[in-house]
Amino acid sequence: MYTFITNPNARSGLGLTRWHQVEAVLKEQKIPYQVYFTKYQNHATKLVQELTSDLERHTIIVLGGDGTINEVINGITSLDKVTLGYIPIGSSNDFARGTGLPTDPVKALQNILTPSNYEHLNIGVLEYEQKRRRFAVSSGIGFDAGVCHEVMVSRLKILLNRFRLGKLSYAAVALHRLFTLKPSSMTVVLDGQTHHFEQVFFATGMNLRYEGGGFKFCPHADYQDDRLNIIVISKISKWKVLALLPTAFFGLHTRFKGVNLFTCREAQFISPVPLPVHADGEPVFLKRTLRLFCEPDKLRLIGAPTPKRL
Ligand SMILES: Nc1ncnc2c1ncn2[C@@H]1O[C@H](COP(=O)(O)OP(=O)(O)OP(=O)(O)O)[C@@H](O)[C@H]1O
Repeated sequence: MYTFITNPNARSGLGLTRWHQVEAVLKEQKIPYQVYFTKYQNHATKLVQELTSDLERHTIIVLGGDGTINEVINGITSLDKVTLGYIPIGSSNDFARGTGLPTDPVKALQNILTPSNYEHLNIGVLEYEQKRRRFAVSSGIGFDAGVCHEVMVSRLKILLNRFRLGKLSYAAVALHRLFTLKPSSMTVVLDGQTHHFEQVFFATGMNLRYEGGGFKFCPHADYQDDRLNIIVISKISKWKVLALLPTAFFGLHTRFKGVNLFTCREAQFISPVPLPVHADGEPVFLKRTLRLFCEPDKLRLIGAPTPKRL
């Protein structure tokens, strides 16, 4: 039995339209399923907590954006008891892009119903002030998180989503924030080794390669290697950041001075001032200190027919 967690409101209502398409196929093929529609923020987490608290095996299919994926993985009681399928609807699509899953809903559904490949996906953990939150794509502090915070409260994404241009909202907000930002110093501890950086724009731990709607910030991130890939952008002029951002869509930003890349099992970001934090693009308010690492258990993902992991 498939359990669908559907965000009808993903991409300004496209979620519900896509669900009707998916449901028609399920009914036609007489596939047993149940569906839960999310009604408010963090509802997906609550639904999945209730569903998986029996510690039985479940196949959960998410129909929504990266935010819904994040809420769902945060509700899973035991990661190794769940098989996850994904039908992307959102505007960012970094989870689908990073795992190579089909972005077309009908193709994504076919891939789920006739799976040819399962992958074991690392799940990241963000720890702050004795609280924990899981992430599938990335979690970071500074400029990138500030963009997520502002996109969330701005009406721009809703407006642009109507024209299927939701991705542009990140670019527009990023531009605005870039010129109001005051980069500060940061201490980054990676597997016990301390690095000090001046004028940091952001520091991010990535499980997948892309974030922010297609920025390939860590081109070598591998979601099965039990490690996080870290990017720290520091000591670089704002104009250079502006030039660098478009190149990041192709992973070519790594050639710029001031782009620092690492791989580690555990990272700590320590900032002298509170900065915005995000987990999979979902705001986690302002924090000074974060610890990032991977869950010991992996999540079984109904993967792309031809995985794009390496
Ligand atoms: N019925 C609902 N009405 C309004 N918001 C909802 C509803 N259900 C879930 N949400 C919230 O919508 C937010 C965004 O959802 P989701 O990620 O699925 O879509 P998106 O924002 O269009 O895509 P992306 O995150 O890829 O940009 C989540 O934070 C979730 O809490």
